[in-house]
Formats: sequence, structure tokens, C-alpha cells
Amino acid sequence: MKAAKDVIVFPLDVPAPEAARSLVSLLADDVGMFKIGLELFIRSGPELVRRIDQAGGARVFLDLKLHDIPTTVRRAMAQVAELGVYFATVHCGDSQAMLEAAVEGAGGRVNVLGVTVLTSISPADVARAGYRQRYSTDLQRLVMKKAGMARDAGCDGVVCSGMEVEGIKAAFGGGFMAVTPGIRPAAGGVAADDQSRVVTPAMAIRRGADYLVVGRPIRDAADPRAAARAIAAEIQRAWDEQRKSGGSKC
Ligand SMILES: O=c1ccn([C@@H]2O[C@H](COP(=O)(O)O)[C@@H](O)[C@H]2O)c(=O)[nH]1
Repeated sequence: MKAAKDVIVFPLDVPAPEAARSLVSLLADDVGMFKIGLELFIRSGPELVRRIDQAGGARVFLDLKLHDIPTTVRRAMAQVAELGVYFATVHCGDSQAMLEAAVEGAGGRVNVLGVTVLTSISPADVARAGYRQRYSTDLQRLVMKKAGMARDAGCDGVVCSGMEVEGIKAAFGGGFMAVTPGIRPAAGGVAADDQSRVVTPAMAIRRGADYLVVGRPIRDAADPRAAARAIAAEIQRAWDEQRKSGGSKC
């Protein structure tokens, strides 16, 4: 059976490989997956991805959010797949062909997630970017549209905020994974930082999220292990409530 810590994805959002490796040692027993993003990948490259993958039991998520013409994305995703990571990301963007190319490049060797609308983006941002008014007043619709593109292209799931998970699961089924950043625990006055569409760990679980990406609330806590354990306890309580009410998936 899945443990609550297994659904916590911790982003190694630090520039130096030494700092990344010490976070991996510190948190290996308390999270299920380590996410490597642009900052660390640009500094340390594929070699660090391989080392972290071999460091402990936790899986690796390579979050490069590819976005380019289809051929470039297909070839880049084929290289990502060589690294043996569990998840990789591509922006849903505006091109179905680009998403299909990402899936083709992955060739079933890595789970491809389409990034719908970044969790830092607010309805005002969408309006400013020139999207139709119906999307800026109802961001969920835009996320659903992008999630539909990802599903049609053959992606394994999407990255979205916890606010949109329920709709995605209802429309595309429980097997289509929803990975949710923008997680902020209610307790302890944790800042939203640059995140806009924020939910608590319990809310994300209740709405059906498969994985919760939690960075700064763990990394910047006085005791990161204790912070990760508190989040795992909150996830477990949400699962227990679901089980009691007969709605459990785990
Ligand atoms: O829509 C998205 C997609 C990816 N991210 C990434 O998740 C983490 C969130 O970190 P926090 O410190 O918990 O805010 C970060 O690595 C982002 O690049 C996202 O936030 N939103």
C-alpha cells in the first residue's frame, strides 16, 4: 500500500549539486520523489540526475517543461527518457503536435506530464496575455482545455493546481494523473510566495491529486524533516477521512 510520504514530491530548487545532495540525504525517508528543475539541471546536468536517481529509494522527476517545435521536443524528450527518470514535463502550450511529439520521444520510457497553466498564474495574468474573457474569468476552463490536449496526445497526466483536479479527474478518469504544485499547509503562516492558485495538502488530496509538489514550505522550514512529516500526516488524515466516507482510492 502507498504511504503518505510517497506522494510528496520535493523540488531540489537549489543551484549547487552539494546542496541538492544534502537535501536528498536529509529527506530521503520523508518524501517519495525528488524533482530537478531548470536551475539545478542547468548548473549540474544529466550526471546529477543519474546520481540522485541512484542515491536512495526515491524516484526522480525531471521538470524541464519543454516547449518548442515538435521535432525539437521529440528529440529532447528522447534524451530525457534515456536518463531513466519517472516523470518529465512538457508545456501544453498551443500545439497538439508538440505534445504528441513529446509522447513519441518518450516512447513509453518516462511518464509525460503536460503542464496546463502554471500555478503562479492568476486570472488577471490570463486576461493580460490576451486570452478570451471566458478563460480569464474561469481559469478552470483553460486548464481543462489544456488537460484535454494532453490527454488526446497520449500524455500520462498533467500538472495543474489542486483547485482544478476534481474537474480533470471527472472528465478524464482516475488513471490520468494529476500532479499539483502550489501546495501550502494552512498551519504556521506559510507564505504563498509567487504561487497564485494555492491549496492545502488536505484539499489537494480530497480533490483527487495523485502527487503533491511541496518545495519552500519544506525547504525553508526550521526543521525540513518535521515539515515533510507534518504534510505526510495531513495527507494520511485526508485519506483516512475518504476511506471512512467510502470514497477511498488508496
Ligand atoms: O505549475 C507549476 C509547475 C511547476 N511548478 C514547480 O513546482 C515547484 C513549486 O515549489 P514551491 O516552493 O512549493 O512553490 C517549483 O519547483 C516550480 O518550478 C510550479 O510551482 N507550478
